[in-house]
Parts: sequence; C-alpha cells; structure tokens
Amino acid sequence: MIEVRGLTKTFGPVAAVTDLTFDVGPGTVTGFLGPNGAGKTTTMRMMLGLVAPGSGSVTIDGRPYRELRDPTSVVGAVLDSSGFHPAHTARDHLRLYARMGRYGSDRVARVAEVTGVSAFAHRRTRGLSTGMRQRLNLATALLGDPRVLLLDEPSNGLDPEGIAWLRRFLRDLAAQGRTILVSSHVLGEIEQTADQVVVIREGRLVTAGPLSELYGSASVLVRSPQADRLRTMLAAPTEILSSEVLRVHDLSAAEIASVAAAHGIPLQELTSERPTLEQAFLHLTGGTTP
Ligand SMILES: Nc1ncnc2c1ncn2[C@@H]1O[C@H](COP(=O)(O)OP(=O)(O)OP(=O)(O)O)[C@@H](O)[C@H]1O
Repeated sequence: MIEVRGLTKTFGPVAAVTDLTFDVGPGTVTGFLGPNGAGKTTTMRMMLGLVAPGSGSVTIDGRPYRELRDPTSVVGAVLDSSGFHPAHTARDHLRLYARMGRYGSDRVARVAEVTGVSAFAHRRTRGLSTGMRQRLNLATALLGDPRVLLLDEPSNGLDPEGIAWLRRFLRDLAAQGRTILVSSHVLGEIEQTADQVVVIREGRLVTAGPLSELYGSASVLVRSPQADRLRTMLAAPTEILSSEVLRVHDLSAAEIASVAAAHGIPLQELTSERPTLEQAFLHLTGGTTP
C-alpha cells in the first residue's frame, strides 16, 4: 500500500533521511519509531508530497501522493496540531474541510461522533486543549473515509483515557483493512496498538517487521551445584558465568527444569532474562537501557 524506496532527504548539511526502504501494508497498525530527530516527520511529509525527496520515491497505491486522483479519500493525515482558525468552532472547522473535499454534512456528523469531537463541537478552536485538537485533527483526516491514515505522534496531549480510546480506534480502523502508520518516539505508546514496526535512527532504517521480532532472544540464568553436569545434558548454547552459574539460550526455564529433574540435578535458581520491549527498542535506537 505504501512503498518507500531509497528515500533520501538532506536539509543543507543535515542528512534527515538516508536511503530508506520499507513497506506499510493494509489491515495492520504499523508503528513508525525512532528517537527525536530520527527523520519520522520528514518521511511522512515526503509521503504526502509536502517535502520533495532528494532521491528515491514513496508511493501510495502505486502512485506518488500528488498523482492520486482523489487524495483526501485515499490518505488522511495528522502531522501537527496547528492550522485551526481561532474564531472557528470545531464544527465550523470540520464543515470547512468537508466543503473543500466535497463531503456531505453526514460525514461531518459521523467523524465528530466517532472521534469524540461532538462533545466540544460548539467550542472555538482557540480554547481547545491539545488533546481536543488531536481529536479534531483526526476527525478532519477521516472526512474522506480514507484507506490510508498517517498520524505523527497522535498520542501527544491525550490523557490516559484518550490514549486507550485511540488504541482501540486505530485497531478497529486497521481491522477494516485500512493502512495505518503511527509515528512515535516512545515505544510504550504504540506497543499495544501496533502489529508491525519500522524503526529508524539518524534517518536510516534499523529494522522493519513484526513487533514481536523486536524482542531480543530469551535466555535463562541457571544456578546449580552441578552446573557443569547440567550443561552437558542441555542441547542448547550455554555461557559459563561461574562454576555454579550458567546462562542458557534458546530453552525455556520449564525445559531446563525438566532436563534437570530427569537427571536428578538440583537447581537453586532459574531466572528468565528476556529483555523488555522498551529495552530492546532503546538498544536498537542507541538510547540507554534503564
Ligand atoms: N525544514 C527543515 N530544515 C532544516 N532541517 C530540518 C527541517 N526539517 C527537519 N529537519 C532536520 O531533519 C532531522 C529529522 O527531523 P524530523 O522532524 O524528521 O525528525 P523526527 O523523527 O520527526 O523527530 P521528532 O520525534 O523530534 O518529531 C532533524 O535533524 C531536523 O532538525
């Protein structure tokens, strides 16, 4: 659905995006992850034709954004929370954008309802909170009932209830077969939402694939007075940390326990060492592990 190929963009001496290649498929939520300044916004702006790539290409349904016949019904985007006329009410704002896209008032009512904008539709945009602005932006992006949704840090300003709502909302949209790309610099924000992730760092691809693959491989710390004997019984890569302590890879604690029991080997400790997803992400993006 979205195909990024060799995408590169420099701003003067700054290499914002370098030779980026990945796909974003339909029916899933894809998290677009990287630390501040990694190049996420620049990439999304290139997807929308707002920034011209230095080289490479990005297509949506096989065409660059500018060549899409009816772009707002193909792609909805939320890139920032500005761009409201301060004297307009939230409903005025939606009506204006609906007119520009030639969408009916039924779409205004529908998107206001599903995004929760109805609750503050009569309020002027200058008085809206950041979370309300996020919802209004999302409602605006949905006016054309787009198949592709690009959201840049959509959780910013949302309270915990709003974040939980957004998660369910995006999952529902993905379940309808839409293509959803959500950027974040915090993995925890999209951990429960995304199925796929694209991780970038300093403008370059670090990894792209299922979220589950971000986990490092599991290991188990084993303490036994017969560690050496146990090691010869285990058909798995094993590190010897001391005469009594092993680190065993590719076996679960339960599997190690049953081998030990079968050979009458006493165990004093079995500790699973699987890194958290956040640790794996920080490791990939060069952050520090807490
Ligand atoms: N218009 C511009 N002119 C100059 N430099 C820019 C411009 N836009 C982005 N950059 C630079 O490109 C790099 C990537 O920025 P970008 O905003 O794409 O990162 P990001 O991953 O979205 O970061 P954040 O999580 O902080 O929003 C940064 O070094 C940024 O300063």
